[in-house]
Order: sequence, then C-alpha cells, then structure tokens
Amino acid sequence: MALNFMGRKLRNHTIAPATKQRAWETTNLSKFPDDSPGLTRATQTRPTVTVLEELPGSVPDLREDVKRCQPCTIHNTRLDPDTDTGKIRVFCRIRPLNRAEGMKGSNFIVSCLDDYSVVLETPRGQREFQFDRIFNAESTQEEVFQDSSRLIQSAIDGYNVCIFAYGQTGSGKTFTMVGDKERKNPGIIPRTFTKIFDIIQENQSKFEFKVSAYMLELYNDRLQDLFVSPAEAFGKKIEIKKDKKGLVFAQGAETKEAASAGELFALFEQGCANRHIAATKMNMESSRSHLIVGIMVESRNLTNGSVSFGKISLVDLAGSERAARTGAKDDQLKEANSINKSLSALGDVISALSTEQPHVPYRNNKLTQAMQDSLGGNAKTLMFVNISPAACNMEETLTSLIYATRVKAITNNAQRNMDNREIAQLKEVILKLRTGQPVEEEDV
Ligand SMILES: Nc1ncnc2c1ncn2[C@@H]1O[C@H](COP(=O)(O)OP(=O)(O)OP(=O)(O)O)[C@@H](O)[C@H]1O
Repeated sequence: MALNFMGRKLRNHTIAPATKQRAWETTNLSKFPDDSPGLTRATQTRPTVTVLEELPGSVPDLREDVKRCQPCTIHNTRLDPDTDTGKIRVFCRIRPLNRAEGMKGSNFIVSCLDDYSVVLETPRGQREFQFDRIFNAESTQEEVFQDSSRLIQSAIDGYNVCIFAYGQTGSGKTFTMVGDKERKNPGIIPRTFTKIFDIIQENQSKFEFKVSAYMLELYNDRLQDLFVSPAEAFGKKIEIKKDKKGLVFAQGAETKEAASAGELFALFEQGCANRHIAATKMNMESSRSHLIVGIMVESRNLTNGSVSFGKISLVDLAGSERAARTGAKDDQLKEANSINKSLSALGDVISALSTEQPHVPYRNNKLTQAMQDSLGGNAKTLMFVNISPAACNMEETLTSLIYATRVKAITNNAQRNMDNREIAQLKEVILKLRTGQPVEEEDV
C-alpha cells in the first residue's frame, strides 16, 4: 500500500526509487524522437511525469499461464457468479506513459484507488469511475488474461462469448487483444488459442471437439475476409446474418478448421498480414479497421451424444479519435471518418441498451450488426476500456470512461447453445443431404 498524490491509498502500484527515476529523466528523455510511440514502464509517485525502465522482453510461456488458470469445468451446469450475472463486465486498463507523452512533460492524471475504482483529474475536478476490474500500467498480460480466461471455458461449455477492446488511438487496445509487435507479450487472442486447446486436451476422453474460425476486418464501411488475399477479398461480399437463435454469423466469409493452438495462431498471423494498418501522429502502427475474430467450438458428448456450440468473438476496435489530432488527410481522413461513424453507431446502440429503449439501432452500421449478439444479446461479454494516463489525452480518456460506464449497465441474456442427441443427428443428416453426401439408415 502507498499513498498517491491525492493522499489516497493505492494498491498494486510499485513506487519507483526516486534515484532511479531521476537518473532516467536526466539520461534518457532527450533520446526519443518527438513522435516516438515506444513505451516504457511507468509508475506514478506524484502528479509529474515519471517514466521508468524499458519493459522486460521475456519470451512467453503460455502453458504456464494457462496452468495457473482455474480448473476445467466443462459442461458443469453450476453458474459462475462472475460470468453469469447478465451484465456486461467492463475492465479498465491504464497503459504506461509513452515516450511522446514523456517528452511533452505530460502529467499523470489517472490513478487507481483500488482494484475497482479509477480517478481522473479534469479541469472541473476529480471524476471517479467504477469497473469490474482496473489494470494499471504495471499489470502484466498474464494477469489481464487470467481474469478473462474463465470466459473461454464458458465458450467451450456452449455459450457465446465476446471480448472487445475500446479506447482512443494508441491507448493499448491491440496490445491488450493481440500483444506487442515482437510477440514477446502476447495478448488475449493468442492466449485464448492456447487455452481452448488446453481445455480440449483435458477433456478429449469424454468429448469430441471441432474448432473453426473466421477473421474479418471492417474497413471503410466494408467487411473484408482476412483469410483470403486482399485481391481475392475485393470481389467478395460478406454479409452479417442472424440465425434463428439470434446468433450472428458472417455469410460469405471463409471458415477454417484448426486442430491445434499452433494452427489457429498460424491462421491468425496469415489474417493479420492482410490488415490495414497505418502510422498516424498518435500511433506509429495504428489499426485503421475493426478486427473481428470468430472462433467456433463444437463439442459432442461421447456418452450421451448431446452437442454444444460455443462461439468466441474477439474484437479489437479501431481507435476513437479526433481526426485533427491524428494528422489524418485524404485516404486517412476517409478511414478516420468511417471509424468514427461506426463507433458513434456503437455508442448509439450502447446508449439505447443502457437506457432500455424499445428500439436499438443495430442496423445502422456493419459494426453494430456484427456485435449484435454480444451487446444486449445471447452472449457473455467483456469489454476492455483502454486509456492513457497522460494529461494531454484527458478529453478522450473522459469520453472513453463515460462510454464504458454506459456499457456496464447493459444486460445480456446468455444461454447455452445445446442440442440433444436426436436433434444433433438430424442436423447432421440435413447437412449430408445439402452437401450431396449419402445418408445411411443408421444416420436416422
Ligand atoms: N500496457 C502496455 N504495456 C506496454 N506497452 C503498451 C501497453 N499498452 C500499449 N502499449 C504500446 O503502446 C503502443 C500503442 O498501443 P496499441 O497499438 O495497442 O494502441 P491501440 O489502442 O491499438 O491503437 P490504434 O487504435 O491506433 O490501433 C504500442 O507500441 C504498444 O505496444
């Protein structure tokens, strides 16, 4: 425990030795170019800039992280109070101060009171926000994943799950969802792949599993299939549809099967190579599109023949931003306008849901159509609101925290997607008939 600059108790904050901090300030601040996006570990001791040592670059050992996660509960009908309350859960992650902010001498204006409360200093006074969990600049990717990973278990149990990241450009959404560029600090998406196959391995004597995935980006109001080359994707029309249960699927998108976490990761890497990324003034490698990864897990109970279907949607939203601040021009301005249009449509949906309006404008944008079953629908949803700690980003941070507070008020109705043996058999027969395969007598 320590006291922060407002005299409140701080938890989970490592206080830097003042000498180390001063040494860094005098020797390193002048090294960075003006718009360098690189980050250093930052710790807050007082309302001035404190930027510390480089992040450790350890090679990830995902298996160890996964082992630490809670034990497998596949097909256990007991409700998990953390994930079955119906409300969308919201985690807030504060990233370390980056070099550009350090160079500007930008003050820290964000502090955690405890694991659940965050305080923002604004010109009109302090604003306090409560979330289901706060992760500070010191929080590791392992810690962040540990708190999210029980949702992966839910998906394997037959629920729809959505994890998405929201925040201004450069606030750490891609770092949280995907990880760093060097793949030394993998984020939620690669950790999810490992976790899925670890659960499968533990249960393969009792269940038969099938894992498949699709990967899309929403770029300039157009959905693009990332599993095909940009040239092939150009002529392809992807449409978001809903099945009878209200579950969203991407019609026209390639769905690929994967037999291991490695295969799933290879597919993901292939998809990432097809994404639109550009340098803006705010972030050297800014995602100019929304990324949507859908992973379907089908599991057949080998004893009673019942089949359950779970889907995990992992969404890395493009940054909310003011075009003027990002230095966008021409094509980039068009991208920024399209990003803002879709995020504002998402805001309208969130606002309608949180105030229980009879009409929710999902159809206004492809992003809200794609996220329809995750917001107010049949899914267990977790949102990350990523924020910068710096005074120069105060307005965007305040907007993001208000946005996230509204999301917290949304109630979903998560239900397990399950068919008994007979229905599962009939579905198989229909599939065989549709694809022209012979149907044997024992199939029916
Ligand atoms: N918690 C963190 N710890 C260490 N580095 C971080 C953290 N969060 C973000 N970064 C780094 O900050 C930079 C910007 O982060 P990132 O690309 O994730 O932002 P973003 O919100 O996805 O931006 P955009 O919307 O423009 O794509 C990256 O270099 C990233 O590695």
